[in-house]
Amino acid sequence: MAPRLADCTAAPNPLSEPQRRIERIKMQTIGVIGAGQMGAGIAQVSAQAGYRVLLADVSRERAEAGKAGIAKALARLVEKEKIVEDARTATLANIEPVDSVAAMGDCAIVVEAATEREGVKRAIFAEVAKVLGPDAILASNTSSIPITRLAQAAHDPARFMGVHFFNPVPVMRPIELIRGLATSDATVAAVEAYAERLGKQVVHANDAPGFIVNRVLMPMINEACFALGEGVASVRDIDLACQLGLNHPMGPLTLADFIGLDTCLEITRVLFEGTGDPKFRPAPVLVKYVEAGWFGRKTKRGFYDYSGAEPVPTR
Ligand SMILES: NC(=O)c1ccc[n+]([C@@H]2O[C@H](COP(=O)([O-])OP(=O)(O)OC[C@H]3O[C@@H](n4cnc5c(N)ncnc54)[C@H](O)[C@@H]3O)[C@@H](O)[C@H]2O)c1
Repeated sequence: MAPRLADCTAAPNPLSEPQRRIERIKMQTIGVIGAGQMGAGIAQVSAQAGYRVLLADVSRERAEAGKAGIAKALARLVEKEKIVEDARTATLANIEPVDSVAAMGDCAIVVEAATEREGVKRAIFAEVAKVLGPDAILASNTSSIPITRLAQAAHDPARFMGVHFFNPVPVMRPIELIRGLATSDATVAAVEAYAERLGKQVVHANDAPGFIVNRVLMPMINEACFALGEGVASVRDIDLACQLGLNHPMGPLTLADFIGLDTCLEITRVLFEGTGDPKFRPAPVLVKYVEAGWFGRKTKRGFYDYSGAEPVPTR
């Protein structure tokens, strides 16, 4: 028998606080800060999962450019018959570029995916803290900055954690969840529910420099940079040898260009400073390329030149 209205209103809420938070997040809006390669990917998969997404960057124009990139990526998926046109339209309709984080007052979760610099992230957290609601969660996509330390700049350390997506976000399945010392169980449960709704495979990592994947990956990329700088081999030969010899989908220098050399350098510095272990010291070649503004694919030049139809090794 269907319950009467009076029964429904009088019944105590059977959901626990973490469950209530999960239920609210199922319905609500996600904020994404940073519309670069990661932020755009996070916005795309969130919108594809049915969330309304507010997308912010340093300006409305940058946020719009992020959405334009998502539109192109979705058009390619339609061409390849991976999604239908209606899904593309619905996904794009879910994404709203905004002028600034000040628009994120209604968000259940805000994912920060801005440049990998602690000062940048801290300034963003201070801004977004002014508008976040009492239940809102702030999650950082940082590749390496300690979560407990970042939490000190957040609106509430209990409602702050690391949510580390992989590049390209729509393709890569894992997601590392990192809790800080003060992160609450309810926050972890809610972010897990969000990640699972995106179809991601959750892994949990402790708050140690580089977490899991970058702790293992960055020393390999950094070593490839040392090998290049010491004249062991050319860009092409280092990549080809590692790709074929290690049975990886691409060589370490190609991967570094794809991730962004600026991001690789920041992560390596965090590993070096966080552990104090000289094995993580950044390779001079990596430092020089970043100083030159050669960040890889995103600047059309890194270990390869991307200005033509095919990438060309630069040394
Ligand atoms: N590239 C990767 O493979 C990868 C993988 C996992 C995690 N990450 C992490 O994701 C984050 C973003 O990396 P990315 O590769 O997308 O970098 P990116 O350079 O492509 O994008 C960064 C974006 O942040 C924006 N930004 C800078 N300052 C801002 C501010 N104050 N407010 C709002 N937006 C701001 C920039 O304009 C840019 O659009 C970093 O923390 C990085 O470590 C990167």
